[in-house]
Formats: sequence, C-alpha cells, structure tokens
Amino acid sequence: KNDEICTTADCTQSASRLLENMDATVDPCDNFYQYACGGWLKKNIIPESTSRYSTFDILRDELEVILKGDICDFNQLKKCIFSPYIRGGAPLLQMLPDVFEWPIAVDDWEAHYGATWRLEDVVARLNEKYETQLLVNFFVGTDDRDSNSHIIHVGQSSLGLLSRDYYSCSGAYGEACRAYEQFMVDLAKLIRTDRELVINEADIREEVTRVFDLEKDIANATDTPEDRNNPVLLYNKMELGDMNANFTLEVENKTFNWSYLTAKIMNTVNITVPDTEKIINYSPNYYRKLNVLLAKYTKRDLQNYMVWRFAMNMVVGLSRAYRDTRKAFRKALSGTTSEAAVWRQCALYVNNNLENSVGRLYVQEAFSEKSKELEMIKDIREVFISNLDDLTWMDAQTKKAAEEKARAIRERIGYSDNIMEDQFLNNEYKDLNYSSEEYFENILKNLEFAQKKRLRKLRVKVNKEEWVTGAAVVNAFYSSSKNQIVFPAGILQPPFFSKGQTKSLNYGGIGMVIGHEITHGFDDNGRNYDKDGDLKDWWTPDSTQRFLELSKCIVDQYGNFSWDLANGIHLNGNNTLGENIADNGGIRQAYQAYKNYVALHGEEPPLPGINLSHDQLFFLNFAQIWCGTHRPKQAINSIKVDVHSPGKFRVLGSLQNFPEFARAFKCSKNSYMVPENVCRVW
Ligand SMILES: CC(=O)N[C@@H](CC(=O)O)C(=O)NC[C@H](CC1(C(=O)N[C@@H](Cc2ccc(O)cc2)C(=O)O)CCCC1)C(=O)O
Ligand SMILES: [Zn+2]
Repeated sequence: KNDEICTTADCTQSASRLLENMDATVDPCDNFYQYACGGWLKKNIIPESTSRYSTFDILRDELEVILKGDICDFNQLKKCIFSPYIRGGAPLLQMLPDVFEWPIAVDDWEAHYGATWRLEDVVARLNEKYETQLLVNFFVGTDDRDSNSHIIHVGQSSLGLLSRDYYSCSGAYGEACRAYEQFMVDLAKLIRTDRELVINEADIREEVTRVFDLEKDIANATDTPEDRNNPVLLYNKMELGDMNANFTLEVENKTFNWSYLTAKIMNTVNITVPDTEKIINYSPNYYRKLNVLLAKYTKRDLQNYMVWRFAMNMVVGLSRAYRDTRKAFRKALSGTTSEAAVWRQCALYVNNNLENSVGRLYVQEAFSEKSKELEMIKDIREVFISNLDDLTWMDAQTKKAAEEKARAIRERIGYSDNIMEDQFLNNEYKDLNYSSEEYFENILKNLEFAQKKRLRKLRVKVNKEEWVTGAAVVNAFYSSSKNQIVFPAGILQPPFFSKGQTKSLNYGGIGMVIGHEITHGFDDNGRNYDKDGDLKDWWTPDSTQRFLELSKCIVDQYGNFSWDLANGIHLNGNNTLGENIADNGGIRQAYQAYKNYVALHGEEPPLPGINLSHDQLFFLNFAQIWCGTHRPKQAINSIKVDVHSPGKFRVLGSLQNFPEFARAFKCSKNSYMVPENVCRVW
C-alpha cells in the first residue's frame, strides 16, 4: 500500500529541506521560483568572498571541506601555500626576463630587449611555457570535421575584462575600466619599488593608457559571441602557409611570420609543422582587423600589454602586497570584498590541476559505488527518442538521424576506473615534481605541464575514452566531439540524486540534468555534429528551417526577461539559446520518464509533513536546484559571459513552456506561469 507516509531518514531530510527552501505563502502559479526558493533566499546570505551563491556553490563548498582534510591540512602543503608570505614578489620578478620583461616596470627596456624583440617570440613563449594565449590564440584541439584527429587552431584573443562590452567603459562598465587601469598602475609601481627603480607616476599612467587603448582596439576587433555560435561558420580550414599570405600582421614594419611562430611553439614538443600543414582559422575577421590596429602601436606597447595580461593573473600566487593590487579590480568586477580562505583556494587549485588524484581521494571518501549505475539515463534517452515521433516540424529522414545520434550518445557516470589504478596516476604525473618551498614556481610548473600535454596531442589520435572532467566536480557535461554525456561523482548527491530519495526528487533533480545533457546534442550548437562527433549536416533544409523558427521563440522568450540584479538588463536570448533549449528539453524528458516510472511501479508514498503530490515535488525539487543569487557586479558580468540563464529564469522559462507544470499545480490560463504563447523545440 503506497499511501503510507515515507518516514525514512532520507524522506524526512528531503521533506525538511524542501520545506525550508520554499515560501508556501507565494502562489506557485504566480512565480514558481519565488514559491520554491523564497525560504532559501531569506536564509542564505552570499559570503563576502563569493560573487554568486546557489545550491551548486553550497555543494562545491562542501566538496572543498572534504578535500581540505585529505589535501590541504598537510603541513608540507601548508608550508608551501604560505611560502608567498615570506617571498614577496621575487618569483615573479625572476621570471619576467623569460618573457622578455615588462617595459613599464624596468629601465632601458629598448636597449636590453627592444632591439631584438619579435612579437612571435613573446606570443610563443607565453603560449608554450605559460599556457597563456594572447593576441594570437594558437592552440591544438579536436578537428571539428574529423573528431578522431587533433589540429592546430588560431582564434581570437581573450580579454582582461572578460567581455568585449566592458571596453565601452560607459555606465556600469566605467568603474571596471578604471579599476582595471589602476590595477596595472599599482602592479607596475610595486614591481618598480621592489626593483628599487624610480617611480614617475605620470609616465606610468601614460603607458597604462596606451596599453588600455590597445586592448580596447583588440576588443573591438574580436567577434561578438553571437557571431561565434555557429561552428560551421567558424570552421575555416587552410594551410599554415596561407596565414602568411592572407593574414599578414605587421609590427613596426616587421612582418609577423606564422611559420616561425608555429615552429617556436611546436619545437618545444619536438613536432615539426610544414607550411602545408592544415590549420583551422576560427577568427579570420579578427586577424584582418588586428593587422590594421597594430599599426597604431609600438613594440613597447605590445610587450607592455602581453606581460600585463600574464602578470595580472599571477599576483594571486604572491605575497599580500601583490594580491592587494588586484583587490579593487576584483571588487569592481565581481563585488566580492574578501578572498576565500587559503585552504579553500588550495582545495580548488589542487582539484583544478590534479583532477585525477583529487578525484580518487574524493571518490574514496564520499562516493558510494551504488550511484555508478544511473538506470534513469536509459529511461530518459528512450523518452527523448519516443518524443521524436510527436514532432510535427521534423521530417522522417532527419528524425531517423536524430534517433541514431541519440542512441550513439555514450554515458560516463561517477569516475573513470583509471584513477583508481596507482600506475595510471603515477604515469600521468611522472613529469611533475613540486618543490615544497616554492608555491609560485609550482604554479608555473603546472602551467607548462598542462600546455605541453595539449601541444603534444597534435600528432596523436583523439582518445574518446578520456573523460572531459574530473570526478570531484559538482557539474555535468556534454561533449559534441565525443557525443558523450558525463555525470561526475560530485553531482551524484542530494538534491540531485540519492538512492534514498523518492524517484520524484531524483527525476526532478539528476533526471532533468540527464535530459539537459542529452538535449545539448540537439541544441543550436550540438545539432551541427553527427553521431560520431563530426561537424556534418544530417538535417534536411526544411527541418533546419523549422528548427530555427522554433528556436527563435525561445530566443525571444528569454530575451524578454529583464534581470533586476543586473540593473534590469535583458538576458541575451541568442547567447543562452543552447542552454535554454537544453533546459526545456531536460525538464520535459525527465517528467515524462518519471510518469513512465510511476505507470510501471505505482505511486510513491507521500513525504512527511509536506502536502504536495509527487508530480508537484518533481517540479519543486527541480526548481530548488536553481535557488541562488548573484552580487550585482557579478550579475552584470555573468549576463555577458555565462552561456546559462540565471537560475531564476531557468526555472520560470522552462516551466512556462511546459503545460504539465501548470496541470500539476492547477494553474489557471491567465497566471504568470501559464503564458499565452509557449515555445517548444524538443
Ligand atoms: C564544456 C562546458 O564546460 N560547457 C559549459 C557550457 C558551455 O560553455 O557551452 C558548461 O558549463 N557545461 C556544464 C553545464 C552543466 C549544468 C549547469 O547548468 N551547470 C551550471 C552550474 C552552476 C549554476 C549556478 C552556480 O552558481 C554555480 C554552478 C554552470 O556550470 O554554470 C549542470 C546542470 C544542468 C547543466 C551544462 O551542461 O551547461
Ligand atoms: Zn548546458
């Protein structure tokens, strides 16, 4: 009999969590996000050291606590992590000559470096040894049209302020621009002080202004995110030699030689690259514009820019005085007023750099084997495929290809068995050895280690068995080139999943995530790749046309959302389209899979103390995954750079489009959660 209340610990805990996070005084049909998260929003204050705070961030913080014990409490590591306090800026000052020095922070740069300086040399050195791609973004990656091979790509430069829109320096961006320039001034002055060089504030400011003008020009030369969301248009294959012919760059009348640059980088991993080598140019327009703007600047300007962009990220590994030069900049961009605790920075850093070692510790410590088989993936995949039949907009030929692709998706759950084998880990890290006193140098070793590993892949086949993420990660992924969905151990926990949770909560949690990742294979980006992960069109023109029309509905719907935390700026419906399509598909597929489960196994027993049906609990748990908030500065930043919509709109947008939600909560036609016009793609 299933009308008995479930009083297990898991049921009791879930019920109290759900009740605590919600605000039952709000009408669920008025604003389901406020209904689901009102309690959470009252109870949770963003910590001073973080720029956004959500269910995900709380789980990530808890994961760091688990790692703290295993990794960051060792005295050995503590001594290393705290070594910057006694070493000042020395480690940075010692390595600046290796990247041809920072003109603004040294005297007579022209005499010592300027005469023999070449842009290719500094671009290459920063790339191959410091994992820093600037001005010319040269990297080895999977060939979109041959997903088993690697190929050299050249793309556009990243930007110090993250989004090209900041460089207008108008309105809210003004503060970020000023803080960014001040950061550069302060760092230059600090280094000159450490080097006992005279400081002429006016000269420094004048040079800083030239560097910032240069980066403004670079920002304007970059393509907008909207112009970069079609992988077919990005795929410009040519010979390396063509770059010299068609994408010339000149610095002080010296022609940039692409072959020389490539050799400088690839020689460090003993790979020769002839001029006939095929490469992919992701940003032809950027390179054409770059050539024009370079004419306005000197070698010194370029060198000042390159080293600044590198040094600005390295101050975090140095003493307090160096870290303080970045404080105002960090506050202007993210709103945070303090750094995370050192042990947290340690856990995060070590996890990002030694993901397989950390993954093993985490799995041993906190992951139950039981979660390895995620039966639900099969259910949800089947729902995706059976839903194809109902789609009136897709023709049979395209449906057949879609089904084949959906069936070909490979799943990765928890962690890769490799990480449990000693000799696998020992082999992976054999070339990596750290010194216990020199944290900064260890950071440099990690940069070089990671970059050499990537560059070496050029002549190696893609290993499709490789995981695209570590295990100690609270997230999930879809890889278009591997046509692979990944659910690392870190996300296989409540509220997403637990064996002890009711199925309504599991399907509303990890079930929606599973559907989200599967649907990525069919969003505006993923749909361009076939079942083997190759950029090959498997659509009829008619189905493509219909897909674009239906996507437009989603673009407009989310583009209409104005985000109060970001000064009322509207979401960018184009840049978030893929994520919104994935969210909408995910919730629908998960719900249908849940209903199939109930049809097969019967209704589940109610949860204690919360008088909601399991249909309602499904949606409630889904929504509470997205409880969260941002600092206003971070909201402005993420609306520009995050491909995901803010949590609130991920809930509102996807549930407004899903009639089953309205049915579960008996919402009337004219309520906010039941708009006149609904969108649906998958
Ligand atoms: C290869 C790659 O990296 N792909 C990018 C996307 C891209 O670049 O195309 C990417 O992020 N992929 C992961 C992401 C996972 C999910 C997500 O939404 N994860 C949030 C989690 C979060 C939210 C708020 C917060 O405060 C902190 C964390 C996030 O990662 O922001 C997990 C649930 C469903 C989707 C996805 O599949 O989209
Ligand atoms: Zn996504």
